Amino acid sequence: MSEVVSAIVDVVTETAPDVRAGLTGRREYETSENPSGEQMLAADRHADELLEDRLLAIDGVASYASEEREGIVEDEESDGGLHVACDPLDGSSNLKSNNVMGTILAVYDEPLPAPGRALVAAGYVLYGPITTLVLARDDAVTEYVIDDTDEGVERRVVEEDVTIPSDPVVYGFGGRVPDWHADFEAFVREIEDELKLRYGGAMIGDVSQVMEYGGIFAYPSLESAENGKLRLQFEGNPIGYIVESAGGRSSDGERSLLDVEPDRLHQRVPVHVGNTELIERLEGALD
Ligand SMILES: O=P(O)(O)OC[C@H]1O[C@](O)(COP(=O)(O)O)[C@@H](O)[C@@H]1O
Ligand SMILES: [Mg+2]
Ligand SMILES: [Mg+2]
Repeated sequence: MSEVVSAIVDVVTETAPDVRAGLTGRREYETSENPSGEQMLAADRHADELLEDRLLAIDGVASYASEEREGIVEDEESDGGLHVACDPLDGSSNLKSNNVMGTILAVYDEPLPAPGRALVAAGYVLYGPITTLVLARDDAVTEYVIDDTDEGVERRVVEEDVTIPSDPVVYGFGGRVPDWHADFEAFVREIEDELKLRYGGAMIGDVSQVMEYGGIFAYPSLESAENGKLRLQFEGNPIGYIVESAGGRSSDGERSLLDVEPDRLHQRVPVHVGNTELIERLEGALD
């Protein structure tokens, strides 16, 4: 199994420069919506198609699912194997303003929808000033730089055993303030006094700030949307797995995101991740 995970990580690494190169010229919205009812960019579809083709070609990958397609694509020839879920472009609305975006990878050893406890690896590619990959596997998190060189795509370790710094510095919370529940808003007012605001509109960019500096990111339950905005299979579970592997905590408000029972592929979940002490405080502050 670990060889299949390695093959999946290699494919995501090799695909990252193609996703990045494909962003130029794909900034326009398409007429169709994704299964969550959101407008898709041509760039979302392009990244999704690249990943689907290449990941399903791996021996030992039984199925592919993504935020951008209704159903699960199964490999007819496979008899068992791993199940890959992707958010091909997280934060794709940042493409218009040329801000950070990412690709999120989740590798499950159960058919989807699956709980986060069924993850065997998760990671994200960050298309920032440089392209990086943060990968959680076997309880450890590694950060790599991905370089597209004349000799091919190279993945270089920049930090082994990534852990969230214990002294938190930053916070970022999604959703409009009038849409927050009163208990969450009261918690935010305390946090504002202690930490610096960092919110960029791409979860993966905002979580990367928390991984680097320590702190808390949330896209909480809203008055208008009880489960917030982010999706459990493609966003909540992999981010929870990565942050917990880096020594932090994740929560839906009551329990680890990894303990949330899934009921459907595109279900949403309130997401709170960061330093353990901050997430425990948040859970205590929510009614
Ligand atoms: O525009 P808002 O409400 O701040 O939402 C931002 C959130 O939506 C997302 O962009 C949703 O992800 P997608 O771009 O993959 O749909 C998150 O990355 C981000 O945290
Ligand atoms: Mg996303
Ligand atoms: Mg997306």
